[in-house]
Amino acid sequence: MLNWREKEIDLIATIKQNSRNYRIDLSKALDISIPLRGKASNVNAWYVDSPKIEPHISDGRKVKVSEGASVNFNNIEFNPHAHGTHTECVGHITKDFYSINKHLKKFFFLAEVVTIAPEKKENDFVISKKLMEYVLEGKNCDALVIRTLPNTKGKLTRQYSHTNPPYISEEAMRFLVSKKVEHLLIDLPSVDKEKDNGTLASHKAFWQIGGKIRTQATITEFIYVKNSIKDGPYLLNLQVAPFENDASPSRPVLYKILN
Ligand SMILES: N[C@@H](CC(=O)c1ccccc1NC=O)C(=O)O
Repeated sequence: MLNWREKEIDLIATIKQNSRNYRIDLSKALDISIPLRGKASNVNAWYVDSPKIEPHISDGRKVKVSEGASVNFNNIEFNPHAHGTHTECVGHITKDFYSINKHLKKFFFLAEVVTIAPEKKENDFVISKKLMEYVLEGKNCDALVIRTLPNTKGKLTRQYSHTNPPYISEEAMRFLVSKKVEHLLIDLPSVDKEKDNGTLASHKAFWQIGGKIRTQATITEFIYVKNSIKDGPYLLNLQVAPFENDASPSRPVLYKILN
């Protein structure tokens, strides 16, 4: 229930791309990031400890208002690849350094939200080219947001290490590149198999390693798209915290396209 001061006010904008108009309501942001908490229940992968958010200790005392300090002043220790929603660039897998903060320079994209049930292939669950072709039939988008099934709140706290999560096949990735998808967002820890001896076939295919490297392309992992967000076209606002690193925590936000 909203009180009289909190009356919802629409904020309608029209976006024009290639002579097409898209209407969105900027007051209705759909956040698809996972909050990062300094707790053991925080989502986790890649065999690291949980993230820490703890008061800085100065002269043996916690810098915390409830402990007599004038401010709260926490140190934060986390790993962007392991602990939540993050966006990475090709620098994740290259000898050369590429910074996500330097290579993600536009922040709005036409996106498609799709839902996929990865298919069983031997002991793995895989997003195949066939599944990818099916969900992208007749669609064109700069950014693709993949929600995998089953989709439960467990994705906010899962401990993924040694669980062999689903991943995307190399052929499916090549298909995305042929469709000119530049920004891929997914609700899993990786687009590759957890234990692949460093092959990273899908990461390499997406950034076109060995060919003309797609330095502008990004992969966002560990999103969470709740079920109330329906499949379809959206405007995506994708931004990262300005770390000069291959990857950084990010907060993707969707706006439903109204027309
Ligand atoms: N699958 C790789 C490991 C890997 O992908 C990885 C390892 C640590 C942190 C992030 C990783 N991949 C993220 O997409 C391997 O088995 O060597």
